[in-house]
Amino acid sequence: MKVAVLGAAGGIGQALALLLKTQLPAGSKLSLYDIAPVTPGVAVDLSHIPTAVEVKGFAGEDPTPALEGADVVLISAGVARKPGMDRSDLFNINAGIVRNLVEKCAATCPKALIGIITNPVNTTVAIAAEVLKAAGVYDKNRLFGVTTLDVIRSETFVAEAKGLNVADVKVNVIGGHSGVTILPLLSQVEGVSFSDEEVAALTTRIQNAGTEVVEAKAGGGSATLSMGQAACRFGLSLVRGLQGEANVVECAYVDGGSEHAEFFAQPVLLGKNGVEQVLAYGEVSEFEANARDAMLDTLKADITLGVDFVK
Ligand SMILES: NC(=O)C1=CN([C@@H]2O[C@H](COP(=O)(O)OP(=O)(O)OC[C@H]3O[C@@H](n4cnc5c(N)ncnc54)[C@H](O)[C@@H]3O)[C@@H](O)[C@H]2O)C=CC1
Ligand SMILES: O=C([O-])CC(=O)C(=O)O
Repeated sequence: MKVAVLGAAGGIGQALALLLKTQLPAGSKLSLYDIAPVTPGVAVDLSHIPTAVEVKGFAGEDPTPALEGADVVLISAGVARKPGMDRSDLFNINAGIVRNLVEKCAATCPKALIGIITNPVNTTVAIAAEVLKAAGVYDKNRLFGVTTLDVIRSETFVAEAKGLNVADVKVNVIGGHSGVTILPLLSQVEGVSFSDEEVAALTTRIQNAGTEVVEAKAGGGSATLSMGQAACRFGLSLVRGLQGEANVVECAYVDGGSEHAEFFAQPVLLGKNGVEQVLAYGEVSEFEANARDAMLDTLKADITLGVDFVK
């Protein structure tokens, strides 16, 4: 199994690469690419960790050597937010970066599962889909927006608020990955009940958690370590699905035939071809149904922006 990380010298990329080096199955290959010249050095550094995962690093303008034979490609290349910015403010720079990198994926590893981390995810995934369509290699089951950070944040905050063991808390998060499009389904969390005030406060905190980190880092970037962990969890789940493991389920932002929008985050069953099945997200409360319906104009506009960028 070969996993490529694009943007591997960055804050997320380095954390993710470290976690993958220590957690990918024995015999896996880890391929690191970034425009930053330090990238081969990041790979040499990681290669001294005694695990049976082979690491190679590539820098420069062309990601092709890093992508050859890749089964999974995780993309975190691009710029991150500073205080006062919205994720959509990253569009001008990151849209072109994602387009160019996905063009290379289409040419070099068209069957790879591609996970997009680069923001604004609601839009960059639509860009990736259009690029793959234009290249004639689009398979909706192989493209994912990585929204796992919203899931792990929700699980952490719920466990904290209710004094639970976080390992026992499971939260599905649906919609997209910015502001009101992030919708944790707190009504479905087993074994706890929330007051209306608690639901409103927790939902707002989860929706603003990225901003919480951006402000705390005070100009030094956005979430990198928690995102590294989230992307590692998601990447390992993709690998487990590819290897034929049963019952591997993650929430992800996919082109899954949702009645709500062309791309929508919800639980998906992963398998040998990426998405095996898009799962129903189940019953929601009135608060959640209203929040879901209220987000759709924003989500659809984010998607259209991406489609129009490529067309
Ligand atoms: N999906 C999610 O939940 C999250 C997404 N993000 C997003 O992830 C992205 C990366 O964030 P960080 O790692 O903190 O940023 P960073 O600035 O630390 O790293 C980005 C890396 O991308 C590289 N890069 C830029 N252009 C490139 C290109 N054309 N090809 C290859 N590499 C290129 C840079 O050299 C840098 O090493 C941002 O867009 C950020 O908003 C961040 C947190 C959560
Ligand atoms: O907020 C940001 O810019 C980074 C991000 O997507 C997150 O932390 O959820």
